[in-house]
Amino acid sequence: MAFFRVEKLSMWFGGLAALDGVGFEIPPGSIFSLIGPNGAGKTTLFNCINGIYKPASGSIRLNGRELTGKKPHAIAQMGVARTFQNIELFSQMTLMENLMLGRHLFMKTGLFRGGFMWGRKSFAGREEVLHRKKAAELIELLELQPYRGRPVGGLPYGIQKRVELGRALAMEPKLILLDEPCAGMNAEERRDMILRIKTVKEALGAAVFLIEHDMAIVMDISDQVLVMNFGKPVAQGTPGQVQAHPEVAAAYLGEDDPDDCLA
Ligand SMILES: Nc1ncnc2c1ncn2[C@@H]1O[C@H](COP(=O)(O)OP(=O)(O)OP(=O)(O)O)[C@@H](O)[C@H]1O
Repeated sequence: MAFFRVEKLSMWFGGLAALDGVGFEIPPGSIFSLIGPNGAGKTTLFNCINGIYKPASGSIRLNGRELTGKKPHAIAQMGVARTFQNIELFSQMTLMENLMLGRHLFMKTGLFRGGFMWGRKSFAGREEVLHRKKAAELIELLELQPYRGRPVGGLPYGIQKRVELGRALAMEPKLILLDEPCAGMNAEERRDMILRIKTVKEALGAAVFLIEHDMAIVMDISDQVLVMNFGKPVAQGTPGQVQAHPEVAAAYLGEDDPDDCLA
């Protein structure tokens, strides 16, 4: 059974096929990148995977379990987390509180309330202590200790993106969807984010599915790359294979020489 398999996925907006028979597999614990020009269908594919859109046809399976037709919350509980292009954090809340929001999928009692209302020795209190411990482990893994008690709204952009990654990881995903995690970052922040993405794979064993426009990043960190154009897969393979694919440069950047475009 494949870890993650998409088969014959199609999605229409009026007469436009945003996804047209898309199929691929992501191996467990790998970094899999999706590239393609504007309008290729990348975001639509992510939206179908995490249940924001319901595809017209096709299937999306994680460890054999069908995701299509399920609500985003149910899909998150099944092990698929996501970060967005724009930062979607609660800016007035601290780093720890934002990570605890990621843990709420696992909580039997209400968020925060249990521990405050019934004391740390109650079931709810013990549960909160456990979740705080898990969140603290992530803070350490992502080297966010200096920012732990600070409202995230005042933190530098690169750190906020790291917090967002942490909140998605707090859901203990098997697969994490990262939508342009390096967008708007300076060179140092990009290097840092690449390091963190590698950590997700190596330390946590989660598979990473990445949309990224920066080819240097894609070629550096990906185990496999899928190229899409006009809602269809154009090529798939290792970074080297994709770079050498005759159709890729023309389809992706409208140029003839792949070496010029994807180096
Ligand atoms: N909600 C929508 N309603 C109508 N058309 C849409 C909608 N969302 C996307 N589309 C269209 O579907 C196609 C695929 O769009 P999508 O946003 O998935 O592409 P993309 O590869 O993510 O592009 P970008 O790199 O610009 O984010 C485009 O032609 C787009 O205009």
